[in-house]
Amino acid sequence: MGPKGCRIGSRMRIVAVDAHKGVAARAPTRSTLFESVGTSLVGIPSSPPFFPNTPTKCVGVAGPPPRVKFPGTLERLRTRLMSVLPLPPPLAKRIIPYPGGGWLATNVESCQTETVSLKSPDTGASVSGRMNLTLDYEEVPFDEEPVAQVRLFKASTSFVGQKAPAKRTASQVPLCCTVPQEVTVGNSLVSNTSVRQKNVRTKTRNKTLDVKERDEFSTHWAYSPYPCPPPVYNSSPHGILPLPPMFPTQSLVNDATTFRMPHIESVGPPQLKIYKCRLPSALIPLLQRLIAHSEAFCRTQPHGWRTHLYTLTKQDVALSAVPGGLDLAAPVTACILEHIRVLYHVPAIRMDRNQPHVLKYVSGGDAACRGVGLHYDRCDVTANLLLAHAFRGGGTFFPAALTTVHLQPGEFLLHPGSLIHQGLDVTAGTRYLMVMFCHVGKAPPQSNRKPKAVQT
Ligand SMILES: O=C(O)CCC(=O)C(=O)O
Ligand SMILES: [Fe+2]
Repeated sequence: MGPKGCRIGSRMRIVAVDAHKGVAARAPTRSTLFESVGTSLVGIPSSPPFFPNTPTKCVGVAGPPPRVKFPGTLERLRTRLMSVLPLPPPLAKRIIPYPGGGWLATNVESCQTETVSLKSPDTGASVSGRMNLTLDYEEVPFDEEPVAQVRLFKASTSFVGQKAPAKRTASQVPLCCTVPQEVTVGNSLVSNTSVRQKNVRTKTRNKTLDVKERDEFSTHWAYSPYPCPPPVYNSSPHGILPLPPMFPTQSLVNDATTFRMPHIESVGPPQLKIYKCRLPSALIPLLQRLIAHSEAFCRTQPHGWRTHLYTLTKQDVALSAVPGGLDLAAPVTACILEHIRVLYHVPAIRMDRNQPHVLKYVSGGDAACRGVGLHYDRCDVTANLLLAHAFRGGGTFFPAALTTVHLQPGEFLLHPGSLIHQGLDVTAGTRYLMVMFCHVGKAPPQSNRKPKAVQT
């Protein structure tokens, strides 16, 4: 298979990787981080204006033909995807059963490996070599698409190495397939299918492409990097998320710094994934207006800032309740979401209900209005944006990092929601934060997930 990279329509890109060079022949103009081959299966769409020049990163070894396709059932596709997704070491070493017979992936060393052994449980025959998984997908803005962020058009494997048996036996399971139902694949890949007709021609910007190229299925996917089920809802709060073994944090930070973001600082040990970032200066004037709108709205409320939105913090208001609040915050929100997508390496991120909300701490009075005790947030990633600096004290303390993060207006803090933290007391003045509880790659729970206090 020759290398190619082309674009279909306004939002879709097909990326194929060359076996020998391991790079895309033509770097797409818009940014997509794309990795395959047992490292990570993730595309990071990145939209202007924040990240206009992000290079495409393609990692993979497709190898020369023969390209072995495995058309078959969804379950088989699922198994195949799992075999190349980053798996925790014990799982990676295990033979993964292949429902209905067929090949087993037996040697997925780690998320870095590109070498797999395939073994037929029926015949005992095995082959080993390098496998590549190619995904063609479309980025779907989350506003338009209630469930999925990435529409997957094609998944195919190519296999290089010891020659695969020439004759297809019953145990050689085809993989290219239609995906007939909603599924969860490995790390919370969720699909929502719309099967495309073969041979239908689709319009592209400059030319017409045969849909045959897309293969037989078209699926909406959402991707979560966390092991399934997501740890945030079922783990005791150890303070550290089991981090997805994807890109090295530092290089991401460097990339981000170089290409797109005004300022990013990794706080504490990088594996904690705490980041201090800064909004583009053009957005800073919005912050005072957010405060003014929130204050004006709360003045009209019988209990003022006491909206009972959350149990731990006492003075907060959902921007959705503030007239014009969401619209006002929209560019800020978009920028923060984009940072999260890049820094946590997730293609899709959603806010929980009632997000963003504005949080107000005041000195004096009720302790619950001055700060918030040790707790974790029941979301995947939390963002705290400081709206103004007219206070003393405050800051967000992370025991795992032994650090308190202090922000300037326009700076925002990102951290895994499950990381234990504390909002230190304000000792003078008023501290306003805009807070976003975010979920990765899936629809947020319909309930309002409230931060959970921990024993001290
Ligand atoms: O006050 C802070 O710095 C943190 C706020 C917080 O953790 C929260 O609202 O969940
Ligand atoms: Fe929190």
